[in-house]
Amino acid sequence: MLPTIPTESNSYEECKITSDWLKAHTDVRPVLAIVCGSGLGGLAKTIKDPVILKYQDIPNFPQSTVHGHAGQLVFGTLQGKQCVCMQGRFHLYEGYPVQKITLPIRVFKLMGVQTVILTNAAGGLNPGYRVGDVMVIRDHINMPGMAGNNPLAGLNDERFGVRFPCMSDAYDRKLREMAHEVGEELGFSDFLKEGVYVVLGGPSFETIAECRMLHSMGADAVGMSTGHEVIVARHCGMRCFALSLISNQSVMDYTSKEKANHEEVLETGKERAAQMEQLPGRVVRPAPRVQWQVNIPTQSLSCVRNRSLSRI
Ligand SMILES: O=P(O)(O)O[C@H]1O[C@H](CO)[C@@H](O)[C@H]1O
Ligand code: HPA
Repeated sequence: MLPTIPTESNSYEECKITSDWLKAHTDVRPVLAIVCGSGLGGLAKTIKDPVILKYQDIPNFPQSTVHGHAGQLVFGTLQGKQCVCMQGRFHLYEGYPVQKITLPIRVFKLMGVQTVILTNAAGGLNPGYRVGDVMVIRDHINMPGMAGNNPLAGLNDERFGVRFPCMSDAYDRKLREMAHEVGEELGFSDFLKEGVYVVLGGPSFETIAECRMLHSMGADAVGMSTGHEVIVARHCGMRCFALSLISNQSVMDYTSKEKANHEEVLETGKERAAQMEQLPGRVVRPAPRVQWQVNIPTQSLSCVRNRSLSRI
């Protein structure tokens, strides 16, 4: 007999109930979802014509329990695209099963979302990183997943995706390239990096030995989120782009007096708020209209076409 595996926390039927409820409470039909990290919820202020729905009112939604996570969905438009923004995400250490943490991603899929942008606050493991740097995530190392706590564990529902989804292209290459282009235009090149994010379960911050191990394993920044959401989003075919704000430097040295703390994480978020709020919108903004001009002198023929190239 097959084991009974609890899948109800993010089953197709549960997600459909939530998605139908949301559709009945807003006319916005999002193609873009944004997940805001600790202290980074200010991004929601850049959304036009906001419709706010509190997590406590949404069927099947978990509640935010962490300071710096407001606990509401903001629907509206960003750079002309219909979007939904999670002002507050869920973490393993809050006590939710990993399937529940990632339920909103599947709900967004059922609402029509194609692209997910995620932000987080993270500790800098790469000695070249400074507090306030912004890291475009190239890839992740999912430590809870390696220990069996993967959001796709359990029976697979083919309506979402395949049993064994590929993760070698988890963080969309084009959107990463776009971030560097836009970063250069905005004058962010000095603090814009690209690297590998390692996900831990938390909530305790890492020991010095753990930080050393994580860095030697190839990670540039460490946090307690994002990877689970990206796995679920990729499983159901959404494009992902993610940014880590380096909110503190991980302690790698036994002579250091530094101590990681959540207050510093939130403080760095405030200091880099303006840039963190600008970048996602600019990455998804439709490219400026390009004027193609073709002159064929022999026939004195001029053909001019206007085209708008969409970045997502
Ligand atoms: O990843 P986000 O949600 O930004 O939060 C980060 O900040 C908290 C620690 O200060 C942890 O929850 C860590 O994951
Ligand atoms: N470690 C884990 N998660 C974090 C950190 C950190 O140093 N900073 C912000 N989130």
